[in-house]
Amino acid sequence: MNPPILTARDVHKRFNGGPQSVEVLAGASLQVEAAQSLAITGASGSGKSTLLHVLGGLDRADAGSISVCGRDWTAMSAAEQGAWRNRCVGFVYQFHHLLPEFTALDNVMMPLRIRREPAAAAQTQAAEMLGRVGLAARIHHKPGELSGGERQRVAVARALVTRPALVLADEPTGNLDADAAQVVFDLLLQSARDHGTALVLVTHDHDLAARCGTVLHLSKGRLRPPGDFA
Ligand SMILES: Nc1ncnc2c1ncn2[C@@H]1O[C@H](COP(=O)(O)OP(=O)(O)OP(=O)(O)O)[C@@H](O)[C@H]1O
Repeated sequence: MNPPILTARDVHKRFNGGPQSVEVLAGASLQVEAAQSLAITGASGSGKSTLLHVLGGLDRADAGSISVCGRDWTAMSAAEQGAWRNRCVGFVYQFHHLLPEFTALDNVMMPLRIRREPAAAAQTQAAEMLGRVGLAARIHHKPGELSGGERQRVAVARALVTRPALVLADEPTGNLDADAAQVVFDLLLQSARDHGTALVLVTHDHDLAARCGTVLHLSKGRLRPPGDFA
């Protein structure tokens, strides 16, 4: 059995900011091992993005425990969380969140530079990763000069370039056509297979979800196997 990379137990999260208090997560639990791919499905507004943010330490749970690579987010200071995220976690966002004024190469180098890797080494690794996602001929293009599918592949390269133990992907193919979605999805699954990356991805697409090793459905704040309406 592979070691667990991500363990979440009985996670609760409520938003009190708006006109009504919303309990989004009400005892969500999951475990993902190295090389395992987990798809999370759920209706719009069911809390999928909230769950990914909490799992990645971008937002705090109100209760429950979440450990990534053996460390619990709640036991870390904000600075330690930032360093741990950079070391262990890669994010792919629904709308790529690339920096528009930087080239594809600069965007992919960014997490390596945050790790204080020398510029030349970071550049080599970023260029290699962009080659792997099929963008060797586009490394000096800025996001505005790339297609939607190409931008999302840059975002995947940026998430994978540090070889993170865990990749969290929020609708990584949500704004792509079917062919581009397959390419991006294949890249993520291949990384899980080849490098032992634990992959958690949110998708509305049940065909894509079915290609993951495990599928869980988020409903009423909890994660259940699909079709389990308990
Ligand atoms: N900062 C916030 N303050 C108050 N309520 C919030 C906040 N963020 C999210 N919510 C509410 O929490 C619920 C879950 O939102 P979330 O974005 O996690 O859902 P989702 O399943 O990812 O939705 P979608 O599939 O539409 O992207 C929604 O009802 C939303 O209105």
